Amino acid sequence: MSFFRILNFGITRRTSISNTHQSNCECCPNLIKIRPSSSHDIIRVPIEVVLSDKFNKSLAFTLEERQRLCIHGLMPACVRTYDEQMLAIETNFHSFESNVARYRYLRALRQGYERMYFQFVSKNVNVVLPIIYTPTVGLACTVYGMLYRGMTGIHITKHDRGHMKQILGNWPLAREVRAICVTDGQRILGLGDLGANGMGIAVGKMELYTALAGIPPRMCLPVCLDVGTNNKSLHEDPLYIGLRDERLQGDEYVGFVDEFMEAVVSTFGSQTLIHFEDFATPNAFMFLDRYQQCYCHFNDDIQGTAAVGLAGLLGIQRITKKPLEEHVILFAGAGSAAMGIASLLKIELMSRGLTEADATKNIYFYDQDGALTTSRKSIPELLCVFAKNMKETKSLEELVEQVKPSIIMGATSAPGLFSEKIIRTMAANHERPGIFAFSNPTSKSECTAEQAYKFSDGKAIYSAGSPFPPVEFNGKRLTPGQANNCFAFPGMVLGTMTVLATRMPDEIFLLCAHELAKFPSNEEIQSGRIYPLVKEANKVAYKIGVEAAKYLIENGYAKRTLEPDDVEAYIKKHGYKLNYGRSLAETWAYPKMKPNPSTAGHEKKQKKK
Ligand SMILES: O=C([O-])CC(=O)C(=O)O
Ligand SMILES: [Mg+2]
Repeated sequence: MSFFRILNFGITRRTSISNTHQSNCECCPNLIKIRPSSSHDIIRVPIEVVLSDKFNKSLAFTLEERQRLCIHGLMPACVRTYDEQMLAIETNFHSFESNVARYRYLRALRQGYERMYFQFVSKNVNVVLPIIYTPTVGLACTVYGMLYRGMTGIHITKHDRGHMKQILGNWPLAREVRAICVTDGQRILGLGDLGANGMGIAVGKMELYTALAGIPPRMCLPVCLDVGTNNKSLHEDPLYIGLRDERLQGDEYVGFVDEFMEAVVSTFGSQTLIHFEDFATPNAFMFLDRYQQCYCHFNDDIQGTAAVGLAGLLGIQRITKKPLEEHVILFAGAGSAAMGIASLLKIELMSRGLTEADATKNIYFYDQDGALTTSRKSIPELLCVFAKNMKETKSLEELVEQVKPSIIMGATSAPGLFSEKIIRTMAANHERPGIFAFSNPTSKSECTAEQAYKFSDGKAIYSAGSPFPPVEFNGKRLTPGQANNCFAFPGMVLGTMTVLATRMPDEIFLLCAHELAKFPSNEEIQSGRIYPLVKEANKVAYKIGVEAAKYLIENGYAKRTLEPDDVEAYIKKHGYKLNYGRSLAETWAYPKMKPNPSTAGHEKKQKKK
């Protein structure tokens, strides 16, 4: 079969259509619009391209396009407008009874009709995010093998050592890739080791790059490093999609990730942004440190969550009118999120002139071994400054009574950890206690919105990683904030990619926290909501993107020559266009993709040894 669909369907046949359908024809009123001019020559576009996920407009192809692209007759007569297409998708979406079924429907939509998919997501962020992102994506990852329906990114297994560059080059849009979200699936949300099923998270994160920050999907490549899984039930699951081996460990594992990083740079260029997601905590910190000087990378669970956590704390400062340094803050959990937030908080307090000792004196930690005290045998280096010389306790309730925190931040994946007693004690000690339940998905929250409001008599300033609906309490409608890194990473990557930054310095996460904290109006802050609404996530990403880009330019991290004043215009011009824009016919007339300049003579790799 010929690759090109070169049918003899030019002037002659078109003219005959026009001839048989007169201007008063009632059966196909659209046909009369076809004018016999040279602009209506057929376009020799491979049918695979016309009907590919990137270009397929389905019933939105106009009659003229259908004829010129030789797809006339392959679909019914109706030509749908944008609104009609959205209505059709919305109707389908809401017809499903379960969220996993909605997820499955959206996967199919993305795979068949990419632009329509992003139109729908962007228009319905509020209802769609809980499906393609937390909490449903978590559930979907647990049954990812069953839901699997084709290529969504690159899978690299431990057997691919020595060939990773070649594998990355197999990606059909390899020349376009500018950002990667990579996971090894070891700590998927609060659900633990899901192995190769973790790909669902990388896909979901990158969809927010496009839906919230306007980054074209062709620039985004989700990657799963399949280094095995220690989750025995996956080994036995007949539908599991990954290797049924124990995880690689030690030097072998680190060498594997090193090769991956080198292969990314040599395939896509040195300014490729590499987003680490859902690695187990010690590995997450180890890679963040290991690649610090060599790659443009960040860890979303540490740095993205830190920015969002600090923004929430700044919001509490606005409500309580008490500076953060006077709050007593208790972290429950000592994983990526908690350590990331505490470290950024320390930087924030030290930027206010406090010494490290003063900045950390009111910050407490509690984990599975109890309160973090100086008498503990082995303490991770980052946590040493937070250990307190105090009585040991294994009970969080006892610790809350003892240190009287005004803010508690949970990132434990231990649902229900914030008991009634804890919330009541905090409310008895403070006018407006801050309660953060960061753990995802919803089933892992340390307490629900309803519990926080009920047990605190409506005083709690409550936020959670996953979405909770508003709660009616004593005739008042209380709206929880969503303390999720989706308010940070889309903007951060937008700024970084816009200027082709060489690195992502800590300062931009601080900047991000301050920008995010400005979003809630005074009225919203007074109502107890310290984060914007999810439907505003687009605006948030744009603002953070612009400010981050300016910072990176002004501080010498930008490779692209761009003036700070031109950043907004650049972002607007190059963002992903949700409307169909130029027709495929026009697009096809200018199909030449520029080669990736960075791959032409990419920098010498300088992996830290
Ligand atoms: O994905 C999310 O919703 C937040 C996140 O990074 C995590 O919980 O690991
Ligand atoms: Mg994560």
